[in-house]
Amino acid sequence: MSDPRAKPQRRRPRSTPADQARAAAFDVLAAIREKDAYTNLVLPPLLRSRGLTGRDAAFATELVSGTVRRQGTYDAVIAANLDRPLAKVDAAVLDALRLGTHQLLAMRVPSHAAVGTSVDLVRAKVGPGPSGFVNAVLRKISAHDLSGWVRRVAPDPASDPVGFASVAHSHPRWVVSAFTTALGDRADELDDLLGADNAPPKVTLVARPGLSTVEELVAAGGAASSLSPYAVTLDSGDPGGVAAVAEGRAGVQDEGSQLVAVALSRAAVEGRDERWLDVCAGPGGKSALLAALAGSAGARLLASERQVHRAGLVAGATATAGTGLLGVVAADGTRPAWRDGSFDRVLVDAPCSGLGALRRRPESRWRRTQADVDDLVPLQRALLSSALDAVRPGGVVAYVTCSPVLAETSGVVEAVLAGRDDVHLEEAAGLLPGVPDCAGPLPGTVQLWPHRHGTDAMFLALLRRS
Ligand SMILES: C[S@@+](CC[C@H](N)C(=O)[O-])C[C@H]1O[C@@H](n2cnc3c(N)ncnc32)[C@H](O)[C@@H]1O
Repeated sequence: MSDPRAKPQRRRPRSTPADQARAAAFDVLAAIREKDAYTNLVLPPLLRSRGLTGRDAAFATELVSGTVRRQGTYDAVIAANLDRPLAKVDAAVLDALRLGTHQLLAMRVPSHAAVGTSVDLVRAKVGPGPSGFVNAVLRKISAHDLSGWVRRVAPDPASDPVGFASVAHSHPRWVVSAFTTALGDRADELDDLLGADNAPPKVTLVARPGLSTVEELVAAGGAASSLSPYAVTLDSGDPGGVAAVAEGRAGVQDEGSQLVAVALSRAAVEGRDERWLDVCAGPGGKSALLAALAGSAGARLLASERQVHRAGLVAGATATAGTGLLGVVAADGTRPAWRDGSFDRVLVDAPCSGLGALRRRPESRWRRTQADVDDLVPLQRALLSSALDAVRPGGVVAYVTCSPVLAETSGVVEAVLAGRDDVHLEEAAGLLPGVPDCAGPLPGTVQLWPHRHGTDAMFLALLRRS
């Protein structure tokens, strides 16, 4: 029996699945911030370990991904409602404010629920101290919708178009400037490009030739895509549930990544065409497709990667490749372990800023800096030069980046071409006849775009050694 004289206890409501989803989202944001983690790597195992499935998993996923994507806009909104600089707000409290702001401005969570659950979250995760502060800030933010806040906090688009786009579309200023330059005479597409970066992409599968077919993947619930002959998109569902993916006969791969590999395989090569090389192979998506294409063409691919553990991932990704795979090695592509002129086709999928894949890696935009690009360019040039040495006269090298930033694309290609007289740039766009509007910054090069092609912003230059 309970003691009738005891004070009535205020019973805390039991935590609902939605609260657990919010707690999971908060913990993923902490991992992204503290451990430089990637959402797409941390979130799925965390959801599994907490038993979150279906709608609750989808809610947590949208909370994390949307909050990370929109962080630039939300920070400007939060800053406008503080009595101190944003940098003075405790990082964990700021995460809770960002999550609350996303629920208020971009998800259809009623204001009282978005504010109340954020206060509960911060009380549970940080302590009671900042709960009043979180309550006050979020209640102020609930007074306007997203476009209302953008009008209030973004710079005037007429006097500072880059600043406006940066806040309105949540990209760092330097990225907005670099994308504007990369769009060249199509800079009027900037809003579309930045908008496309903020939309979650469909899952795209690749049917590895000789191992699976588009028809098999369509029968498993996908829809054939029009650009790559091997691409199938999934609207929803777990790709791991598709038998061909589980068996390694198909994989998850952006259509742009498929197209650059396909273009290399289609380039005309006179004479011997038996030895293909992938210089920067980890984690192995393009190697798996190239090995399958090599197998169908009677050639064999050597997949090489500097980092040993990533070479291990390549071995896993190419495990089903069969006769099209010569082997996987761990080697520095700038100090090659092969003789000059050994290969007929070479892919250099260079380490780059990755700013072409912001749809899939939303946190990258907040990590990368102009200094990273400056640091990468010498390595990109060295890898392309070594690849040109590795290919035989008459053979082709595909230089690829998952970035449209000119320093990493045309800048690298021009610099390397300027230093040698045995190489010329070839027409690559013509190798992708079904891909409209893909001309790159140098004649013959290809630049794909999320807003035009629904792919990552992959760049491709095809160079032939004479
Ligand atoms: C853009 S990723 C390649 C992605 C891969 N082609 C795929 O489709 O899965 C670049 C890779 O180059 C590797 N890398 C960096 N420096 C290298 C070097 N000097 N030699 C060879 N690989 C290098 C990185 O470790 C990284 O795995």
